[in-house]
Amino acid sequence: MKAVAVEELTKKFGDFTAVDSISFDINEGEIFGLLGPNGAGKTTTISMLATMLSPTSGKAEVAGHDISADEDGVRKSIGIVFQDQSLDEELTAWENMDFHGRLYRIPKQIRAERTEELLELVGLTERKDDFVKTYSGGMRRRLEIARGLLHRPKVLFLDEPTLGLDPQTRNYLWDYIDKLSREMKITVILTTHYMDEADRLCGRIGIIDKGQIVALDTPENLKKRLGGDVITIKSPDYSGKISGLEKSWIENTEGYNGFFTVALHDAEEHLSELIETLINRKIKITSVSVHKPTLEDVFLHYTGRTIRDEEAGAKDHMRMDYKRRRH
Ligand SMILES: Nc1ncnc2c1ncn2[C@@H]1O[C@H](COP(=O)(O)OP(=O)(O)OP(=O)(O)O)[C@@H](O)[C@H]1O
Repeated sequence: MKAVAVEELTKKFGDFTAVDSISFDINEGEIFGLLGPNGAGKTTTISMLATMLSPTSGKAEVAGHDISADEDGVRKSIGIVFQDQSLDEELTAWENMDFHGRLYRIPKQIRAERTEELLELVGLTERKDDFVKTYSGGMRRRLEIARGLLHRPKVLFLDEPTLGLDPQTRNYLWDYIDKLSREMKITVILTTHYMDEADRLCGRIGIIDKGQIVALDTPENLKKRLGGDVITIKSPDYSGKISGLEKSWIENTEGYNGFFTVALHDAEEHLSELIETLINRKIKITSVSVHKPTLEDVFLHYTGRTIRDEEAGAKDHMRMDYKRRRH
């Protein structure tokens, strides 16, 4: 059985199609990432899978339960960590867990055992009797994840799990997510707009753009598909296509604000010819770098856009506020 099976799932808001007939499967125990720019349809997709939004058409099963015909079955099988900050600040971590366990009618003894085990898993045992209001952002997120696992879900949904956290805390959180997927054999489906997060954590990634899945594979295969090397050229003159770059050895070129990239098989062999061509076209070159394709290059290739982490970082607070208000 697949942990998640999605078939032509569609969500329209009025005339606007936010999710456009997407189909994909997720295997049991997999960490699957939905990667996409703002507004691509990531949150809408997982909201439908978590039965928080009903689809306009298409179907999906989560842990063998139909999201439209068996909402209860789905809800019992999933854990959800969305950006809604639903912890009670005036309670301790332990009390937050206990309260959640009661909602799911988990017997007292089992509740206590699992709370102990999960707080240990996310590294909060020592702080379990402190009020949540004294916790840092990363600790809160870890507690939310522990809480989402209390009723032993088969599938865990994480909506931008490290949004707004500093790099070190994000690294810690990745370790925890990795560990719980291995130790608890849980299927994780997460959304992110961080390339490094998707690359580091996910077994497979679906790149979603304008409501459609434009590529789906392992991070390694996605990168391999782009060819051997990528040359990135920074140029203040660059705008749009550059003529004269229609060479047989160039596999693909992409451009964005002041940069363009050239994907090719052997950068060493062709670099000087490329530079010469640009100089002949009187294009100013500020810097040149040669590297193996990154997920950033893959993303640019499929969406025509780039997400630089610093840009994303600057937008995080706005986006978090927006998301909190929405959910
Ligand atoms: N309730 C709603 N009513 C109308 N439009 C909506 C609603 N929810 C989402 N949308 C629109 O659907 C599109 C997809 O939104 P969604 O939140 O799924 O994107 P996302 O990929 O999660 O983006 P982000 O990373 O910015 O959260 C956006 O254009 C958004 O404005």
